[in-house]
Amino acid sequence: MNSSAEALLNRNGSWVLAVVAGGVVILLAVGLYSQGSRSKYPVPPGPKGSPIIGNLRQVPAERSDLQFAKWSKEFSEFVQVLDLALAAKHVISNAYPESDIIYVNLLGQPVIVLNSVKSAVDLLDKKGAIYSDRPRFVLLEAYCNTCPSFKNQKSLLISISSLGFKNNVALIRDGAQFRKLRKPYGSFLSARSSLGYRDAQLKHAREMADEIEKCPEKWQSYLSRFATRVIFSVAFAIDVVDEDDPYFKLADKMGWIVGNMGNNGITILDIAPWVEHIPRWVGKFIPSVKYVHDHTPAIEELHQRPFDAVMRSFKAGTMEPSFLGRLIEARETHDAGEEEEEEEEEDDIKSFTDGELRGTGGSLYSAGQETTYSAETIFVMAMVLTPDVQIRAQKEIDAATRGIRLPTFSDWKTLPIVERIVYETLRLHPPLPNGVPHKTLKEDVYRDMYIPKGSMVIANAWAMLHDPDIYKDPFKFNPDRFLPVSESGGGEPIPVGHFGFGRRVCPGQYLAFASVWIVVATILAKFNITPAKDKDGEDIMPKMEFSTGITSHPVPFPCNFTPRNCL
Ligand code: HEM
Repeated sequence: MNSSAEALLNRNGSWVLAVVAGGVVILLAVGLYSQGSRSKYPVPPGPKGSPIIGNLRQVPAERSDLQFAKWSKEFSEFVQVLDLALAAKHVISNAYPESDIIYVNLLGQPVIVLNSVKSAVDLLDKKGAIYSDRPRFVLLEAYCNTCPSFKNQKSLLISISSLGFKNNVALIRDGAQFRKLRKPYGSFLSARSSLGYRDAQLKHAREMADEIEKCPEKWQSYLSRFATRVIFSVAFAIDVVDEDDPYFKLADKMGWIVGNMGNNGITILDIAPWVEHIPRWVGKFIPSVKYVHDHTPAIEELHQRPFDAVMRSFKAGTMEPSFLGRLIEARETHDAGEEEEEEEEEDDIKSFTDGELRGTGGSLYSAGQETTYSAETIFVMAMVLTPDVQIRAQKEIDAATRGIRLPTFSDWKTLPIVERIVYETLRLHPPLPNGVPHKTLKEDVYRDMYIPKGSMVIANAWAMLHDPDIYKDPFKFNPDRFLPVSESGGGEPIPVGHFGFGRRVCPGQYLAFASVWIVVATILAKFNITPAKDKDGEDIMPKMEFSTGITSHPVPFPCNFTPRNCL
């Protein structure tokens, strides 16, 4: 077994224990495995797997998106076609010399990986009724299952409570509860509503720039703080002040926890959820189980604290407007004379429990902080690697601001290069390379390929945004690729996929894009970003290496932020 597959299972080689202990699950796995062959259509092509564990050993624990993209170039849809009539059709049309859709089997769990925008749009966007479920993220849910009572439990992780990630909108299964919890985001985070948060974004971008000026070596920490401050002000109207602020400490901790948990949705706990019921003494040998135990208290606190604070300010009559504040107010007060549509939404909110409020509020932070921070650091890395782009963008910014002020959102139209830099940042490395997995509620057939019911469906944004047939030199940071050919650009499409698809598409995308925009504009106006030097005076260039977690970040790299002027 290769080491990465081992790591995928549980990070230190105790996978055998887990597999052996799961006799019942093996039967279940075989049942699931056979689902793929029940149709006259074949499942999409993919690597040949082993009995029972399927392709578990072949899917790497680190950056599975890269392997999925590679497989999509290696397997053709024709190879898997067993039905003669279908085979003839494929030979005649020769339509699919390589397959943008890949099938892998993880311990009986069918996994469909969509590596092209077309397949993702056809399935996730156009067939949302089938493709909007989520797999159970046992590892993430498990965070909220335990802590205070953990020591008293006979089994390791039992009795799922209603705290934290349990009501997390990004993780919840499709159905009435999902629709109830997701609904308030529609109005609160729409393109139009997101314009209302720009004052806060501008203020926090300026604070971030001042902090970097004072202590440039801590630039990563300040970028992370910016993302935290924006979410805390929008979600809870809480002003997070400095590094001694307990919210920062909690936020940092959660970032670390979520960023280091391994392949999203396919850790041992996710693919073999029965592990959550094993005896304690076995569990301590399984790192993902131990991980849950060690980190649950921080996750719970991060959901509980802001909720308590907003509730307190509501009761004291001092509450400032925020997402959670709006929900609490709607639940606790009896209004008359609202518009009909508003009234319907408010009626839904009246039935929210405390746990649901904590979950919907906390979802903004857990989904929005790390992703925004990741995009910011990818931008910085790109600037170190492409000084020519940096200089050109600075010239444009200086022309718009006459070099005497920092940019504001009202400069957006006159700074198209900043917008292109944001797009190219999200294309170069989407913060969620594999998105967040969806799941099928029913079986389906797509382009003569069978998609089993209950399949985990991964939209591989990384593959979509690095397809060399669409993006020339995909590893090169080139914002001009989106300019029309008539303006000496590459005429390439604006990237799609980094915010996901269908009914689960990121509701925070407008807020997020504007956050990254103001960070890019402010930093380029105020600083030159250059490579750090080694002891011989040579440039230390970042290596374009990225972490694996729910969100993916550049591996930390040093660089210099030098103020350009006295702005
Ligand atoms: C650059 C920053 C961001 C990126 C790249 C990003 C990307 C994504 C992606 C890929 C998904 C999964 C979509 C799918 O399942 O198809 C998602 C879901 C989500 N995002 Fe974002 N996101 C970002 C920022 C934000 C922000 C700032 C917020 C909120 C303030 C947010 C809130 C959410 C929520 C609540 C979900 C779950 C939606 C659902 O499952 O229905 N995101 N995001």
